[in-house]
Amino acid sequence: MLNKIKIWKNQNNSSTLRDKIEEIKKLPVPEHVAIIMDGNGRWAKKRALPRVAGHHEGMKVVRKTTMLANELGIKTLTLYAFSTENWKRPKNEIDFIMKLPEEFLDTFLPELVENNVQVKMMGYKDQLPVHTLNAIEKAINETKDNTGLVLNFALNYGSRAEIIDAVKEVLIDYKSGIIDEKDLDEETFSSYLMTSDFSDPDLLIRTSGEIRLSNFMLWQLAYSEFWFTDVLWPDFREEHLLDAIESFQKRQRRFGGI
Ligand SMILES: CCc1cc(N2CCCCCC2)n2ncc(-c3ccc(F)cc3)c2n1
Repeated sequence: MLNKIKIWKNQNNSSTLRDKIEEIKKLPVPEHVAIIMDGNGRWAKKRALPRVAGHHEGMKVVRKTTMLANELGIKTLTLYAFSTENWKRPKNEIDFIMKLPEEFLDTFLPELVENNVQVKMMGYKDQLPVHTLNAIEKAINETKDNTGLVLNFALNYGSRAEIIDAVKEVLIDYKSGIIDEKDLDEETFSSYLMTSDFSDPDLLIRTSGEIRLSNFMLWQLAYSEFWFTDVLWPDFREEHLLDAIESFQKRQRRFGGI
C-alpha cells in the first residue's frame, strides 16, 4: 500500500512539475540566470558528513539545473563554482573540488553535447590545476559549435579583480591611443570584462539563506533581479528554479525608470 502511495505521489509530483514548466514557458524567461551555489558545507554538516560530500552532492544538482534551464530556453546559465577567496579553504577540500569538473564532464559531457549545451568558463585560469583546466578546455572545445544553453562556469573568479584588470587594460589602450576618454562609456567598459560575450544576468539566485554578493559579477548585476532562498544548494530542485523564474516573471523591471 505504502509503495502504491509513493508511486502515486511521484506520478503526481512529476505531472505538477510538468504543468509548472509549461506554465513558465508561456511567458518570457530570463535570458541569463546566474547562481551562487551556496550551502554545500552546511548540507554535509547537517548529515555529519565531511564537507566534500556536500560539494559532491552539489555537483549532481548542477546537471539537473542545467538540463531544466536548457529546456526552458534560458540562453545563459552562469554558475559561481569557485571564487578567488576560496583558496583559503583547507588543501584537501580544494583538491577535492578541483577534481569535480573532470568527474562532472566524464559523466555528463555526452549528455551536454546531445542536448546542444555549450560549455564556457570565466575566471583566472593560471592558478587552476592543469588537470582541471584540461578537462574544462576539452569540454569547451567539444561544445563550441552548440547553439543551446551556454553553461558558463565562474571558476577562480573575483569581480573586484576583474574590474581592476579591466581598468588596467583601458589605461593601456588609452596610452596607446586606441581609445580616448570620450570613447569610454558603460558599453565600452563592459567589453573589457570577462563577461564581454554575455548579456548581464537578468536573474541572480543565491541559495543557503546568505544575502550578499560575495564579490560576484558586481558590475554586471547592477540591474538584475535577485532571488534568495534558504534552500541549501545540494537540496536545490527543479521546483526551486521554477519558483525563482515565476517570481521573476511577476516582477516589472524598470531599469531606474518609473
Ligand atoms: C572547480 C570548482 C567546481 C566546483 C563544483 N562544485 C562545488 C561547489 C559548488 C557546488 C557544485 C559543485 N563544481 N561542480 C561542477 C563543476 C564544473 C566546473 C566546470 C566544468 F566545466 C564542469 C563542472 C564544479 N567546479
